Amino acid sequence: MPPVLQRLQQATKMSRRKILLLVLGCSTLSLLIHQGAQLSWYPKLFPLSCPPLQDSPPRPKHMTVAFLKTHKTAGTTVQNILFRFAERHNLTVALPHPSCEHQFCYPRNFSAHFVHPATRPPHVLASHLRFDRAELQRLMPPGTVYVTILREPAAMFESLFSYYNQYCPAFRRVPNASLEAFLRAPEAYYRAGEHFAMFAHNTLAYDLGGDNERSPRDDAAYLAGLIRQVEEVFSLVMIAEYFDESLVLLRRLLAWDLDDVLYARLNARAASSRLAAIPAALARAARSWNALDAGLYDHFNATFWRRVASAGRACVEREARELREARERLLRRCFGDEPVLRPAAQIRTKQLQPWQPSRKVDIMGYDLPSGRAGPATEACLKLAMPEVQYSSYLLRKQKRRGGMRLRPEPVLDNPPPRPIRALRPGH
Ligand SMILES: Nc1ncnc2c1ncn2[C@@H]1O[C@H](COP(=O)(O)OS(=O)(=O)O)[C@@H](OP(=O)(O)O)[C@H]1O
Repeated sequence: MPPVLQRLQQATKMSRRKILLLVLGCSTLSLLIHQGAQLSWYPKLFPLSCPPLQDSPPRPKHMTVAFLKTHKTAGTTVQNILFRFAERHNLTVALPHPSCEHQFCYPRNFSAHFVHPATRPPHVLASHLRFDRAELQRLMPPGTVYVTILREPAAMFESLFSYYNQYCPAFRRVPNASLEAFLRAPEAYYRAGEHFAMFAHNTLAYDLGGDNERSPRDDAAYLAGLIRQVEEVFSLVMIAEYFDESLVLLRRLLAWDLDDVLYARLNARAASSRLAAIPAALARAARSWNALDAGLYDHFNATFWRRVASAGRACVEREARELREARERLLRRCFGDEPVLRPAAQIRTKQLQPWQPSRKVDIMGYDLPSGRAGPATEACLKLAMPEVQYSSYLLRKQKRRGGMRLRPEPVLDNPPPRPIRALRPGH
């Protein structure tokens, strides 16, 4: 071939390679830009560590979920995940009628009548209630996935004792609000059937619709029957102590993305309002007094780990680690480089101030950095919004939607906080 033609052929090859490289570069850039947009608030976590089960085609996200929010088990954090998912996917959330407050008239047995008509038919339900299978099935669409969460009974009881100390007569009777004194002789303070007695005895069993006065020591068949009923209805029983692993199982069950279950820890007591550690003797006494709850927890803790094993322990742990990392990134973006939980008195954004059960117990929350506004702030606000404010906000929003009013519901009823000016001396 003449040298001129050879050079021409080489030049054509070169430019083909350049074009190919250019196309490759452009596609990578566009992918990165797309990912960058996704990363703005809910980081997309690719690749997911756990491959889908073999032979199972990709499933669409499951949209109908009933979460039984048991007491003092990290339920508010799960509820917040579900509320945000529902908002992002334009789903209807069942909410209590205002006469029931923000719970479905707990401690009464759940009735579909407690649900505000503007929030029916719902896709998602996540507010406190006492479980009643028939009534929930009357309300929720067929195919609804039922999930709940349990917590180790001694830790849960310590939390209940502190949180409901001023509400539950059995706790109010105890001198010096001493958990130890109560557990030394619970019968001396407890009266079955009185107002809010369920917070002082087998609260998990009560929330699940069971009889909290039964003892597995006298009646082992009762516990076995209750476990069977729970297993018949609930597709997943999460465990508060393994919260991230629980969320991995939840998102796999519902075919959700891992970023659908990012969260901020809600409703936590300040270190000054809790026991740093529960002494072993106290834990034994708490489990013995709440033997039905202890039986439920032990059973479902074991089944939880069997579920983890069948999903692949290593892959669940890897996903849980990815979740923790993404969560830390999100918290830093929302609440500053050092996102700290702070007592309500130090939270200036009204919508983020958690309800305080008494002056003796500090419930912590997050606050937005000063002077923020816009859609990103709204996402952060929802991430840390306590149950009472979020429930009222969603009810207002859904009532307006029912009335076909199109103006979006303002999320902030007070403007974002301004930077605190240095106080003048004497103020
Ligand atoms: N992510 C996560 N992991 C583990 N534990 C968590 C989590 N989020 C909340 N919590 C703890 O759950 C307790 C509050 O539970 P609830 O929100 O269910 O309480 S309530 O019944 O709605 O009042 C409360 O426990 P105590 O602090 O011991 O009271 C919270 O600290």
